[in-house]
Amino acid sequence: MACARGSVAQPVRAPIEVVVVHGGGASNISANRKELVREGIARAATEGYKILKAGGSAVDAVEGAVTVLENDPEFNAGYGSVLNVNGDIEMDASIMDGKDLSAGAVSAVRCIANPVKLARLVMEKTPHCFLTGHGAEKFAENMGIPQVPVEKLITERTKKHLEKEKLEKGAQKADCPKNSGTVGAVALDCRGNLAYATSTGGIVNKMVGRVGDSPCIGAGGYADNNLGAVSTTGHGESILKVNLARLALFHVEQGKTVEEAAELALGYMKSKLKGLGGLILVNKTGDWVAKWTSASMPWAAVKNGKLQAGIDLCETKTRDLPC
Ligand SMILES: CC(C)C[C@H](NC(=O)C[C@H](N)C(=O)O)C(=O)O
Repeated sequence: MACARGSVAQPVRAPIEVVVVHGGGASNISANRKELVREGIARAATEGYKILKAGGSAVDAVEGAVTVLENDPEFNAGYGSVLNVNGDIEMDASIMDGKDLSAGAVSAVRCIANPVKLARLVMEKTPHCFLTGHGAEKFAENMGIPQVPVEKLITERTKKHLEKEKLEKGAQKADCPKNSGTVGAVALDCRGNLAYATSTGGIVNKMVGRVGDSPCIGAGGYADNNLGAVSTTGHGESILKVNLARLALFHVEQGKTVEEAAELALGYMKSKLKGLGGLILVNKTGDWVAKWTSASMPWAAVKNGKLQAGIDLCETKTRDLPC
C-alpha cells in the first residue's frame, strides 16, 4: 500500500457488530426446560443482531432482544415474571444509550407486556430517568401502551413457584439463588454505539414495593461508548450494594480485559457479600464476555454472523446464522 511519507497505514476494518444476551442466573433448570430456554435465548440474540444488520442502533437491538425474552414465558420478565408475596407481579426494567449516557427506567410496574419499551419511552419522551409504580403506569397509558390484565402475565409455573417458596419459607439468601430468568442484552452497533437493557420480575415472594437492581443505572446495567456496555443478573440487593455493572466497567477503564473485569467485579460481590450473579459485557472494540458465579446462566452472543450460546460452564455451541 502506498502511503504518504510520515503517515501510518491504517488497515481498513469493517465495523464490528455484536449482540450478547442473558437469561438470568439460574440454579437448576430441568432438562425439558433447558431446551426451551436455549431456544429462547438464541432467538433473542438473533433478533438483536438482525436489527443491527438492518441498520438499527445498539439501543434498538437491546430493546428488540429483551422484548423477545419478555414475551417468552420461560423467562422472569414480562409474561412469566415471578410473583410477589401477594401473588401479584411488579416488574423492573432499564435501558441506556452509551452515546450520550441517556437512560430510562421503570420499577414496580404492573399490567404491561413490555417494561423495556416503557423504559425506552421514559428515556426518550420525558426529562427524567426513572418512573415508578403508579406514575409509570399513568405515563404508559398516556403513551398509548395497552393495559394487560395481570392474570395474563401469570403462568402455571410462576404460581407453583410462589407456592413452593412459601411452603419452604425460604428467606432469600444471597448465596442460595432460587429463581431464574431475569433477562438482559448489550450491543455494539456499526457506528460504535453501545447500549444495554435489563428486565425482570424480581425475586419470588418479594415484599410489595421491593425494587431490585435491574432498573438501577450502574447496578442492573451501564453503557458508555468510551468503555463498554453491561447487563447484570443475580441477587439484587448485593448487586445494588456493589454497583455491579459500573464496577465491571471501572475495571475496563483501568485497562483490564473484559474477562478480567467481569471476574474482578463478580469476585468482589461474592467475597464481600456472598452475593451470586452474572453479567454480560461488550467493550468498545467488540470484545465480549458472559460470566457468572451462580450455578449457570443462559447466554447467547452473535458477532460476525456467528451465534454462540450456552447455559452451563462447560458447554458452548456455535453455529453460523443464515445471512
Ligand atoms: C437469584 C438470581 C441468581 C436469579 C436471577 N434473579 C435476578 O436477576 C433478580 C434481579 N436481579 C433482582 O434482584 O430483582 C434471575 O431471575 O435469573
